[in-house]
Amino acid sequence: MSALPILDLSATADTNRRPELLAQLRASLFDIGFLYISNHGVPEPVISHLTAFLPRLFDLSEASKAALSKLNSPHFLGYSGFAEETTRGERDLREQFDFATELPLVWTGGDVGAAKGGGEAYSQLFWRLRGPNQWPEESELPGFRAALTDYHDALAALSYCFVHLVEEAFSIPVGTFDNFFRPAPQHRIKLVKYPPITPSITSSTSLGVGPHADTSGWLTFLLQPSPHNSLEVLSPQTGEWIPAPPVPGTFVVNFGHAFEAATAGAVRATVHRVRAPEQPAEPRYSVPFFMGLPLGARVSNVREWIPRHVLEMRKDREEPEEDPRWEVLGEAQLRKWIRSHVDVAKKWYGSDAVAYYSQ
Ligand SMILES: O=C(O)CCC(=O)C(=O)O
Ligand SMILES: [Fe+2]
Repeated sequence: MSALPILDLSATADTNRRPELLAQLRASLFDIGFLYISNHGVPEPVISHLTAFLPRLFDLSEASKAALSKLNSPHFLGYSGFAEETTRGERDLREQFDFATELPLVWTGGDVGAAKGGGEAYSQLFWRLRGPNQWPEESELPGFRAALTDYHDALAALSYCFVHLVEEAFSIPVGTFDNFFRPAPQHRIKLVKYPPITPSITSSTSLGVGPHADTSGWLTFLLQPSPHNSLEVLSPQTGEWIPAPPVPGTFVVNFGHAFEAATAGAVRATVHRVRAPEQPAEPRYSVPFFMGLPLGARVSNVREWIPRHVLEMRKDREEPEEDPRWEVLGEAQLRKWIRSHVDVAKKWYGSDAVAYYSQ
């Protein structure tokens, strides 16, 4: 495969074209695990209102950005400066703001490994991931919060519709997974800037973000508003990097680790990376939306709802290795955040938690 499939979602409303769309979706799910969707129904102004803010958001003063630092947030929400985040131990050449569904703190206390014993609702440490955003001052960026909230709501709605389509492609009743998303999980949105690499950036990589599979959610919906051909997807079949260039009017969709684990590897969490732009290019901006997960759910429970014929799709593949410590979805999420932002983790979760989740 040299190009990723583009699924035209307008076919969902057309009984003649719908079966072909579902066949295309099945092929994309079980083959590459990465696809584009067009005619997705998110209104263009919802997208352009948000993207128009991106340069101004990143041009906020250093003091304003520092006031929003992730270091203030046990929920790993807020700003992280250039190359402060790591992927597999390498610094990523990007700067970013993390936002999430606006939800209050629910965590009621707990300790490392508390999830193993079950415990009362919301006492496990991973519930501390859920909590409120850090918003820029409205006077500094008037309208930004409303634009991001509209975008969040539209993408959340799209993600639920898309999961219904996946259920149809799996031939299971539409709405099967709805139970797992009640009460509504916290979805996450990253606003990312990849500045062009200058000679003053001395780094062992030239990657905006290193090779990784997504661990932040159930599914990812990526908006590429800049023209750069920077995103690449590792073909599971050939081991080659397939370009995933921006295609106007589309989102790129891919699947997180939890989805791969729940389908026992039938749908892959495909590895991808982003090349940093080279001078004299303009900065690249991107906006991944990570559809949230019910933090208390267990992979094995979700798997009970996946039909045998889907699980059997994996038969010619190596099953992903599963560590029982990360079987609770919230534990796997906490591990991901602790590993990518060790400084935030040490401050809020302490060295023992960092040691436990870094293994
Ligand atoms: O910026 C992009 O195009 C992709 C970013 C990404 O893969 C991620 O944040 O997980
Ligand atoms: Fe990613």
